[in-house]
Order: sequence, then C-alpha cells, then structure tokens
Amino acid sequence: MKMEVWSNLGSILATLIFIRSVVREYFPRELCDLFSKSLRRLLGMVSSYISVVIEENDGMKVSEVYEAVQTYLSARSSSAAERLKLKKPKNSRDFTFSMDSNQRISDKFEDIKVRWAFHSIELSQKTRSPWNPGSDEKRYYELKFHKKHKHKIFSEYLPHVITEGKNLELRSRNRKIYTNEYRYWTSVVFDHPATFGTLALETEQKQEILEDLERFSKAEKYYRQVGRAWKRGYLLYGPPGTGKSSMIAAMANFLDYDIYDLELTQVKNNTELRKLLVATTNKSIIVIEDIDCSLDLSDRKKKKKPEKDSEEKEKPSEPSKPEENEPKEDSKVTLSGVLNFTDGLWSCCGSERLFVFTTNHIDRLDPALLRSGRMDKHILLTFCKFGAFKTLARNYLSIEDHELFPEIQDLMEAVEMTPADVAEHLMKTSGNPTSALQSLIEALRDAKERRATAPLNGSISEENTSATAQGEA
Ligand SMILES: Nc1ncnc2c1ncn2[C@@H]1O[C@H](COP(=O)(O)OP(=O)(O)OP(=O)(O)O)[C@@H](O)[C@H]1O
Ligand SMILES: [Mg+2]
Repeated sequence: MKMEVWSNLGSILATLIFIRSVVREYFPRELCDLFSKSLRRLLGMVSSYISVVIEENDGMKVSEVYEAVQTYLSARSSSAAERLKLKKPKNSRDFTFSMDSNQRISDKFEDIKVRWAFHSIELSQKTRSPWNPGSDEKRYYELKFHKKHKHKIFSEYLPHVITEGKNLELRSRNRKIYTNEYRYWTSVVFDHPATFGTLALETEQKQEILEDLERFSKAEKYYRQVGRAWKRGYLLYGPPGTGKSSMIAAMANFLDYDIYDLELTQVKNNTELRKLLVATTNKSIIVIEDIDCSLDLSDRKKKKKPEKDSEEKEKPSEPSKPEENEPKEDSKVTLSGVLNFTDGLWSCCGSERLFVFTTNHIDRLDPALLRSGRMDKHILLTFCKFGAFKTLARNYLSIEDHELFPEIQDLMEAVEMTPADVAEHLMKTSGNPTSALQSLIEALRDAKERRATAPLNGSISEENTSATAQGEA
C-alpha cells in the first residue's frame, strides 16, 4: 500500500516537472515563475530535505557567495568528486579543481551530512539574463540537507563555508599592490621579499610588533564585541633608511594582505578619497607614505587665520580641530578628509584592514593625527643598534659571529647609522665578510671622528651624512 502511494506520488511529481519544462519553453516568464513556486512548495511538503540554491549571477556581477562556495568545494572535490574540471584562475598561483556539471559530493559538518551538487543549464535566447546577455549558461550550486538541521546549516555551516572559501581564495591568489591614478586603483603582483626575518630591529621591538599584528588578525569577535570596526592604525616614524617601507612589505607578507599605496597628491578631493576607500578590499594594508609631505597642513593653517602681525607669525600655530580647518569648497584633500577616511563612519565599510602612515618628521604632524585612539600604535624606527646589526650580518654575510663584532658593538653605541647604510657596507664585498665588516668599521670611525671635531652646539645635518653622533641628529 505504502509502496503504491509513493509510486503514485513519484509519477505525479515527474509529470509536474515535465509540465514545468514545457511551461518554461512556451509560456510567459511570470507564469513559469508562478508554476515553479507552486511546484517547489509541493515538493517541500512531501520531502524531508531542503535545497538551497546558490546562483552564479548576482545582478551584474558574480556573486561573492557563489565564488566562496566554489573555492570551498574545489578544495574538497579533488578527492571526492568523480569528474573534475581543472583550471588556473588569472589571479591564482595554483591550479584549482572544480566540479563538473551534475556532479555531486557530500560534506560533513560536525555530525551533519550534507550534499552539494553543481548544475549548469544552457539558456535559450529568451531566458538569458538582461544583466548578462553574453552568458549562455546558468550555473548554480545546490545544497541539500535534512530539514531538522535547518537552523544549524543556516547559522553555522553556511557561514563556515563562506569564510573558509574566502580564506582559501586569499591564500591561493597572488597578492597585489595597488596604487591610485586619480580616481581608480591599478594593481600589479606584489612580490616583495622583505619579511620580519630579514628586518633589522631589536628583538623585543620585533616581537612586540609581531604579537600585535597576530592579535589583530585573530580579533574579529573582539572588535565586534566592543563595537569597533575591525581595523588598526600604525604610524611608522623615523629617519630615512630605517626600514619604514620595508616594514610595510614585511607586514603584508606576514598577514598575507594586499597593499593599497595611496598617493594623496593624486586625489582631487575628500569625495574621491572616500570612493577610493570604498573600493579597497578586506585583508589589506592602506598606506600613506610621508603623510607630512602629502598633506599641506601648513597651508590649511594659513587659510584659517588670515592676517597676523609679524610677531605672531613667529609663534607656532595653536593645534586646532581639523573640522574647523576644512576649506568651504570640496576642492582638495584635507586632514579631516583623511581622518574620516581612517576613522569616520565610512572607515567601517570593510574589515580587517590596517592603515599605515609613515613620516620622517613626527613633530610636523597635526596633533589631531597623533591623538590617542587615532593611530593605535606609534612605531619608531631608528638607527641601527647591535641587535639589529646582527640580523643584517646574518642576512647579508651569513655569519652569526665574528672577531670584529665587539668593535662594531662599541662603535654603534656611540654613533648613529641607519640600517640602510649599514646594509650598503655589508653588500660591498660579497663573499668576504671580513672586508665588508672592515668597511663598516671605517665608516663608523669616520662618523665618530666627525662628532669629536664638530662644533659643540652644531649638529650634523641628516642630509649631509649617513652616520651621525648619538644625540646630535
Ligand atoms: N630595519 C631594516 N632592516 C633591514 N633592511 C633595512 C632596514 N632599514 C633599511 N633597510 C634597507 O634599506 C633600504 C631602504 O629602507 P626603507 O625604504 O625601508 O627605508 P624607509 O625608512 O622607508 O626610508 P624613507 O623614509 O626614505 O622612505 C631597504 O631596501 C632595506 O634593504
Ligand atoms: Mg620609505
């Protein structure tokens, strides 16, 4: 009896599905949709399984969810599916597998078993999407699971699939460095070799920065819990050649983030700046190098206070709120525009982003940029100390120790030399560490001598010498 009911039901459903395909071919779209809806409702009533469909097209672009599901499943399908498609996406380092049409694979989440299927349907001229008339196929993934797991699938499994898929995508693609040309970002593959291993820093400072970055990258829940956008600001400051740009590259390599190198002088006004921000992706470092040079802070201050007598002009201007200084017309990038970019409501339109500003002159920055909470971490990169020198010696000369090290250590305590200049000496004679170290010692001795002969109140200018006496730079 039971068998009979099922077989009758089966033939009714088969008939309905057949009718639907006929309706699709010959009747208006509205009627097809209505019929499909009713059919789905009927199927839902008799089946204890639920199907979720994830379509490729989401209006005018490929759906992000579809892409994440595709990547997630491609990692699983290489072992589970019977027929696969092999491809190498444009932005990817590796070959990837994807399911072929009508292939199915199963997946397990905790103790729940689900089934995925991939479908590709040829579209007739009539049924092509108006958004994408060039596409002659409709592609979608179908997820099937038991009704009783509905809540867990929607609240935990699907978010897990999407996050995992996006992470896999990020890991397999080539990282990029973007720069802005007027209103748009253009990119090239980012393949900078700097890492925290090659960066010459005192061990404690390096450890602190690494821990900070690691904590940030794992703190999504924490940021949500405390009601803050998941972003962090770093201000790297110090003399030229101390490793600010190298550190940004090392950060990107450590976190596996893209870099957006924002050239503020190319941005017309605050509105363009906001558009550029909105166009950046998550998991990225947004960099403004030499912030003191990119933003004409002094000019803004002059604008605010029209006329002063000569005595007043000598005095340093009072720090003031950036909003007060904004020019009336939206004609250029202002400090408040930059602060809104990093801090304002728009800054939370993405997540997992670092904002890194660099400067050689922290004293020239507007206090509004420096106030606590704005740039979360201020990092001073300075002259090479012995700990940092040992990293350079290891990298450039492949040595851990040398009889000349004690003399170098003494000299470095008395003389300031940037890591860039130390590296120059170490590169001079490849394959002969002793003569490279001797060349460095000579330069350090020269600097020490200059300090001894320099007038007491005179300082050796940064521009004229690469190594200066401690405390006089
Ligand atoms: N701390 C460092 N560790 C390793 N290499 C360094 C370090 N600092 C500088 N260098 C070397 O010196 C070169 C210049 O360094 P970098 O461009 O990072 O300096 P910077 O602080 O950004 O200078 P600027 O202020 O002029 O932009 C790099 O190519 C790098 O090889
Ligand atoms: Mg630099």
